[in-house]
Amino acid sequence: MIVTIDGVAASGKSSVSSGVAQALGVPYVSSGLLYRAVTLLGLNAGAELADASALLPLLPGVRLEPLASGNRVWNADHDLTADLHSTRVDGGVSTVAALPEIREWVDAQLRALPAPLVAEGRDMGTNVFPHAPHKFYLTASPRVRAERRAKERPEDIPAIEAALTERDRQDTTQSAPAPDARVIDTGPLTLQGVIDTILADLR
Ligand SMILES: Nc1ncnc2c1ncn2[C@@H]1O[C@H](COP(=O)(O)OP(=O)(O)OP(=O)(O)O)[C@@H](O)[C@H]1O
Ligand SMILES: Nc1ccn([C@@H]2O[C@H](COP(=O)(O)O)[C@@H](O)[C@H]2O)c(=O)n1
Repeated sequence: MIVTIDGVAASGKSSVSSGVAQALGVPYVSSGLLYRAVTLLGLNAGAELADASALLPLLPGVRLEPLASGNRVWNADHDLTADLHSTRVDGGVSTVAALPEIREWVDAQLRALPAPLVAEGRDMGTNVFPHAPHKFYLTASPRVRAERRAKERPEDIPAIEAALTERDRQDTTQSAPAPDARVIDTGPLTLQGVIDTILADLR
């Protein structure tokens, strides 16, 4: 069984997916971490992020470890995970994610994983796992998302909100909900409330 949980930036996809996966006793996979890893490696190499030919040589060492408690991403034996949620990576990742060659590589990594699993991102329900039987799409207003994220980042709420809105805009192409996804506005719900809503639907 595959459960897909897509949604806009900072809508709670990773936290909710981890909670749902732990309740089901299966792993979850964060597709955004793979795009973030390529972005980090590209930035560290001084590569032009819009140039797929500069990024493709960086991919062979990248490996995702999908655990229910939290994913880790490795480049050979170096753990990249702690560096993937920086403002610097946030600022470049949508440019990398717009490259068809990088999307193909990410999709292949995900489809190679054994089911059952929970997959989260933007296009899990539409493109990567279109036949998944259970699909969800998380939303919340930009202000609510920025207020949540402000607890994890040094920037102030208006700056975070502006960056989230810009990332949503750049990600529009791959971010539409699947027609058969249940859309959940997480704004009025607690994190556990969202997890429980999904678990109730699955039962
Ligand atoms: N329903 C909720 N109520 C309160 N806080 C929440 C809720 N959902 C998520 N959060 C908090 O919002 C923050 C962002 O959540 P999370 O990182 O899971 O989002 P995301 O969609 O995976 O983000 P990104 O797209 O940037 O990877 C976290 O601090 C998380 O604990
Ligand atoms: N399926 C996906 C997942 C992610 N992206 C791109 O990666 C960025 C980071 O993802 P987060 O889930 O960590 O926010 C995101 O802004 C997208 O540019 C994607 O295109 N498709």
